[in-house]
Amino acid sequence: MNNPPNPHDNNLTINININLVHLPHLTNTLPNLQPQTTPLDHNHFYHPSNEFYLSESDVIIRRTLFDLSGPSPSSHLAYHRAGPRNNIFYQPENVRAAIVTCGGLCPGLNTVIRELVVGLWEQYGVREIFGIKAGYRGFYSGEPVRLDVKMVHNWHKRGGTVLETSRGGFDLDKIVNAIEDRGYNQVYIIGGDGTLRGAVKIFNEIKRRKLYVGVAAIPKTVDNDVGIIDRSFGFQTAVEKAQQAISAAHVEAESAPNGIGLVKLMGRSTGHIALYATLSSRDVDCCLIPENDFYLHGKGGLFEFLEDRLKQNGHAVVVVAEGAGQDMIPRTDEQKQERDESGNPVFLDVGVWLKSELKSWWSKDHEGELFTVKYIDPTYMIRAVTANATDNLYCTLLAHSAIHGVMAGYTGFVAGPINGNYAYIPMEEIAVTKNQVDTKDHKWAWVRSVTTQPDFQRN
Ligand SMILES: Nc1ncnc2c1ncn2[C@@H]1O[C@H](COP(=O)(O)OP(=O)(O)O)[C@@H](O)[C@H]1O
Ligand SMILES: O=P(O)(O)OC[C@H]1O[C@](O)(COP(=O)(O)O)[C@@H](O)[C@@H]1O
Ligand SMILES: [Mg+2]
Repeated sequence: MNNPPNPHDNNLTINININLVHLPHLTNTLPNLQPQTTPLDHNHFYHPSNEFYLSESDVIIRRTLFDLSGPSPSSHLAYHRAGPRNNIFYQPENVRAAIVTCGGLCPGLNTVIRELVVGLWEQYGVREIFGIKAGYRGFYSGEPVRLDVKMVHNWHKRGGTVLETSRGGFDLDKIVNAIEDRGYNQVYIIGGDGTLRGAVKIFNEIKRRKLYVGVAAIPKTVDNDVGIIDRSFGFQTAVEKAQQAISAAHVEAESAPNGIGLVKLMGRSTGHIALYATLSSRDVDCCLIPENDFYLHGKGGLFEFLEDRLKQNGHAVVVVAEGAGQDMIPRTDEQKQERDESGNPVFLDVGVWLKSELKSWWSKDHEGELFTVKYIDPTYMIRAVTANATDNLYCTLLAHSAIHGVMAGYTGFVAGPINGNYAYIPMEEIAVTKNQVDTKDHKWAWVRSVTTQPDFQRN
């Protein structure tokens, strides 16, 4: 047991054993590859100082919070820091890079594509850069688009993805055959959890075939459901956009006797958008997320709470994440089996269901009293927008981090921020992690206290 620390002692010592997470490198399968000096040394606009380059010994420790009175953990996970290396494993004139976007839209996709092109072109002098159209299937089912700096110059000002995206169409052999046949030696994959699971398979197959191909992924998910990284790009923009829907719901609710404003926000299996939108809006009376089951009727249920709120304030605003309450919505056996092309379960509209439940509850118990539910579903409006300034900058740093890593010979990794600094995380590790709302932490407690909503724990 450690002795409890003296709170007045500001000179405490802790020992940290580092467990450096292995980052795959091209030389693991191609031991004869020789390093080259980076062209960044000869950049016209800046002269790299010694500190400019990072090396294998620059790391980020994942855990930053400690209880000094507790037992010291035996070791701490650390990841390689993202950034330029002074040795690279490509000759820029021989690089053929491919960029693909997969899965749903997310603000900032075009910025990432743009910055991959601009970074490869301007910093490393790469001239052969190709956009793969319409997601994974585009590798084998169409012609790539040649990209250059002129072409992409204003893409960061556009929502969506100029390369187009799709779900499904993952055929490992066809994809890796296409990578081989077209001579791509760098592959940049932008996508969410499903895409990352596919990217791991591509990376492993490339390794099995001992191909000279670096694979990097840039995590994309408007739901913010990818683990390890601080947050995903576009998430902040989506939360900001969600404010407009919540404000409108509030205005509608306030302007009617017994008015309920109901807003459905994205979040397939995590309620981050709903939670952050609730905390930043303060117009919300109840926030329903997939991580916290809820019920409608009886003591401690949603309707009892809303009844009180309507009595007190005359109106209420409910925000519901799309994945919340799915178990309660009646569905046919066929609907239970429904999947999208990527294998994700297809949800029923919780907002439509809740609106109808609200109406029947009211009409049963409050005959003759006026009541209105205004349901706003801004689903695609919060993701089909241009990234805000913070997300645009974030996308730029992600893209450049990915390029530096691939150029340095790292492969099978994801670039992402950990505790505010950019790191390289093995794809295999990130593909199996999930970022869910922790209903035991302070943020959720804060939602409960600003809304005073029930905890929905039947007791
Ligand atoms: N387990 C998996 N193995 C291989 N590919 C997958 C896997 N899950 C999803 N994919 C592919 O990844 C792409 C995007 O997946 P999807 O779930 O739609 O979006 P996201 O990546 O945003 O989660 C699709 O082309 C899909 O076929
Ligand atoms: O209608 P689509 O395009 O399939 O997208 C809906 C889904 O996409 C998302 O925005 C994000 O999902 P992905 O990150 O898996 O693409 C979810 O919130 C939503 O359920
Ligand atoms: Mg997904």
